[in-house]
Amino acid sequence: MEKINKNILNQVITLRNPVSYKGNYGKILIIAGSTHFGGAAILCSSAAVASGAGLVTVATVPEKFTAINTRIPEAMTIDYQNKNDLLEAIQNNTVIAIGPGLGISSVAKGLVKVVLKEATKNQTVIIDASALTLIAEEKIPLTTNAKIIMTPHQGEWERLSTLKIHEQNELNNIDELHKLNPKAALVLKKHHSEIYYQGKVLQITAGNAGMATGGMGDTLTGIMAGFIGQFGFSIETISAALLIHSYIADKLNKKHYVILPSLLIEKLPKYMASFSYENGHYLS
Ligand SMILES: NC(=O)C1=CN([C@@H]2O[C@H](COP(=O)(O)OP(=O)(O)OC[C@H]3O[C@@H](n4cnc5c(N)ncnc54)[C@H](O)[C@@H]3O)[C@@H](O)[C@H]2O)[C@@H](O)CC1
Ligand SMILES: Nc1ncnc2c1ncn2[C@@H]1O[C@H](COP(=O)(O)OP(=O)(O)O)[C@@H](O)[C@H]1O
Ligand SMILES: [Mg+2]
Repeated sequence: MEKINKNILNQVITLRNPVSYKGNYGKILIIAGSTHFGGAAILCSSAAVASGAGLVTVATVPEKFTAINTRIPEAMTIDYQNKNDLLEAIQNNTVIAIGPGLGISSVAKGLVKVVLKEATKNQTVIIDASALTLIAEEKIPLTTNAKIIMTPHQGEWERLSTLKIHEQNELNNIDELHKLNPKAALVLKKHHSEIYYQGKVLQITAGNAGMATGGMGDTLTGIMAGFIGQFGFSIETISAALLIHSYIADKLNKKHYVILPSLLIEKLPKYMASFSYENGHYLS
């Protein structure tokens, strides 16, 4: 299993072209949150904004609009139960992240199905948390025209793959991913998370137990969306998003026993600047 080197951050995080605007840095739709899980939508969308996404729209329940608008004034909000607004947002965004805090209601199930059906080949769908649980438990076929990134923790991967945690080794994971969707990328979250994509298996060696706190995965999903929106879909971009999350957490862990996801999010622009200056180039 190949280790992901810190150089990937210099490689992927380029300087911004001076002649550019928000439209160059990705339009992200985050379908997240429900009555009891508003925080997941806030963390995921603030991570997308802080990692540089050009425009972020959060599709959620209207009761969470005020909280989201107050915490993240950069993001827009729509009601995911308004079919016209949702379909328009699916069409207008380049990256769609679905699942953090969504819950497993019949409304949530309908949202997962609509996204898989409507997303097109030029879009990326990031599937996390409740959306993964729904796909597993409701046996929703993982078929879509879009590129797919799944980000399960080991419990979610157990539901999806039917592999018990002790059976989740490299060969079994490759086999099960192939059965689910051979074109999808799998980010298996754990201590030293792994990426499976088109026969390649990569692993980070960063990350610490201070990250074992609610909302840390929702944060990764937002970073993943922000990175794919700006730097394009590739295994390198996926690797850089996964690594920067744990890299910042390791820096913070020197002085913080537990890493608050909102603190990690606050640090993203500063660390991204340092890697982009080391890179010194911008994408033309
Ligand atoms: N502030 C918020 O609004 C939060 C909302 N959350 C949302 O809550 C919903 C349920 O997600 P949860 O993940 O909490 O619950 P789940 O029930 O989906 O997963 C937890 C289960 O997986 C098992 N497991 C095995 N390996 C694991 C690993 N490496 N990491 C985590 N669990 C592992 C646990 O033992 C447990 O049985 C999701 O929609 C999620 O996004 C959580 O992210 C927590 C914070
Ligand atoms: N002990 C640990 N070592 C390294 N990384 C960890 C550890 N515990 C948690 N993490 C990381 O924190 C994140 C937790 O994700 P997840 O369980 O989905 O959180 P949530 O759903 O609460 O947001 C993952 O990226 C995981 O790799
Ligand atoms: Mg999670």
